[in-house]
Amino acid sequence: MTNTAQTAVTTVTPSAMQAGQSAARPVKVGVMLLNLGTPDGTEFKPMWRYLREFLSDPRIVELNRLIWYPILYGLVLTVRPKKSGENYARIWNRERNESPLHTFTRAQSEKLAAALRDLPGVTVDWAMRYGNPSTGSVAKKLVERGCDRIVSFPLYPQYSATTTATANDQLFRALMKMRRAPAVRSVPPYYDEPVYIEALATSTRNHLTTLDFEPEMILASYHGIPKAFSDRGDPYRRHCLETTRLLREKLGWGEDRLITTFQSRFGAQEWLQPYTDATVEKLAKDGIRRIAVINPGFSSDCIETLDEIGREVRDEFIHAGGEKFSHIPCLNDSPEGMAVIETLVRRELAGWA
Ligand SMILES: C=CC1=C(C)c2cc3[nH]c(cc4nc(cc5[nH]c(cc1n2)c(C)c5CCC(=O)O)C(CCC(=O)O)=C4C)c(C)c3C=C
Ligand SMILES: [Fe+2]
Ligand SMILES: [Fe+2]
Repeated sequence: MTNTAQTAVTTVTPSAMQAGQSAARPVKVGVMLLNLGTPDGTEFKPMWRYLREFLSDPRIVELNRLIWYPILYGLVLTVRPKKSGENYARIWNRERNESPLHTFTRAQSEKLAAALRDLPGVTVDWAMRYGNPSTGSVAKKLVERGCDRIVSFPLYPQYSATTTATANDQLFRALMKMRRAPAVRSVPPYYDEPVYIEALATSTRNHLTTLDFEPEMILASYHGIPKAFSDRGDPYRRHCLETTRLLREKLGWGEDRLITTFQSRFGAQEWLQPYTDATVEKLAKDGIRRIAVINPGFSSDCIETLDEIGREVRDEFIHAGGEKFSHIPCLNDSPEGMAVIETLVRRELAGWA
C-alpha cells in the first residue's frame, strides 16, 4: 500500500505547544480515510469473500442470524458472486488490477497526505470497512508507527448506521485488541457543509458545459437503505433530502429541475422511495427526453455509479423512450473533492496537529 506522508516527528510544532501538549512527547496523529470496501478480484472466490463479509454485518442486514445465515449461505452467496463479479469486470481498473473505488480512495489518501505536508506530526492512510486494506490492519500500522491519536473519516456525506456507524464500529473493534489504544476523533457527516455543497455545484456546472445537450431534469440519486431502517430512526433520508435542497439552492434551480431518488436496492423488502430506476422509466414515458444523474452520496465512483447508473439506469431510460443521458462523475480526487476532504480533516485536527 502506498503512503506518501509517513513523516517521522522529531519536534513539537508551535501549534501543539499552544494547545498544551507536552514538550517532551511530540504529537503523532493518524488520519484514516474509511470507505466501504470492494472485492480483491472479479472471480467467484474474491467476490464471495467480499460479499460474505459485507452481508454478514448486522448493521447491513438486521435479520436474526438464525434466519439470515441459511439465506445468505444457501442462496445469496451461491448466486450473487458470479452476477456481481460480471458487473465489476465491466468497470475494473485493469491497469492496476483493482476496482475504481480502490483506485480513487488511494488517490484521495495520497493527495490528502501531500496537502497536509505542513503538519509534520500527521500521517495519512486509508482503509476499507469490508475487504482490503482492512480497517484493523491500518489502525494497527498507525499505532505501531507511534500514532496515539486517530482521526477517522468515514467518507459518507450523509450519515447512516449502515455506513458511517459500521465504519467506526470496525475501527473500535480493532482498538479493542490493543492494550494502549489511541484517542479517536471521527469526522461528522457533512451533508450540509458549504464546502461540500459548493464542490457538488461546481462539478455539476462543469460537467453540464461538456455536454452536447441540456438535460430537462437532473436526478440526485443516493444509495438506498431499507425503509424500515429509516422508520426506526436512521437520519439518512433526511440528510439526503437536505443535500439536494442545498445543491438546488446553490445552483439556483427549482424543484422541477433537481429531484432526489434512491438506487441500489437489495432483497425483497421496501427501500427508500422514489426508486431511481422506476423514476427514469416514468420520466421517459412522460415525455422527458434528456436527463443527467448525479450521485452526491458517493465520495468516489464505484460499481453503483459507473455500472448501475452509467449502464443499467441509462439503458432503462433509453429503452423507455429517453434520448440523452449523462452521468455526472463523483467528486473522486478532483480539486473540489479534495477541498472537501482537506477542509473537514483540518477542522478535526484542530488542537491536535
Ligand atoms: C444489503 C444491503 C445494503 C445496504 C443497506 C447498503 C447501504 C449502502 N451502501 C452504500 C455504498 C456502497 N454500496 C456498494 C456496494 C454494495 N452495496 C450492497 C448492499 C447494501 N448497501 C452490496 C451487496 C454491494 C456490492 C455490489 C453488489 O453486489 O451489488 C458500494 C460500491 C462498492 C464497490 O466496490 O464499488 C458502495 C460505495 C451506501 C452509501 C449505503 C447506505 C447509505
Ligand atoms: Fe451498498
Ligand atoms: Fe447496485
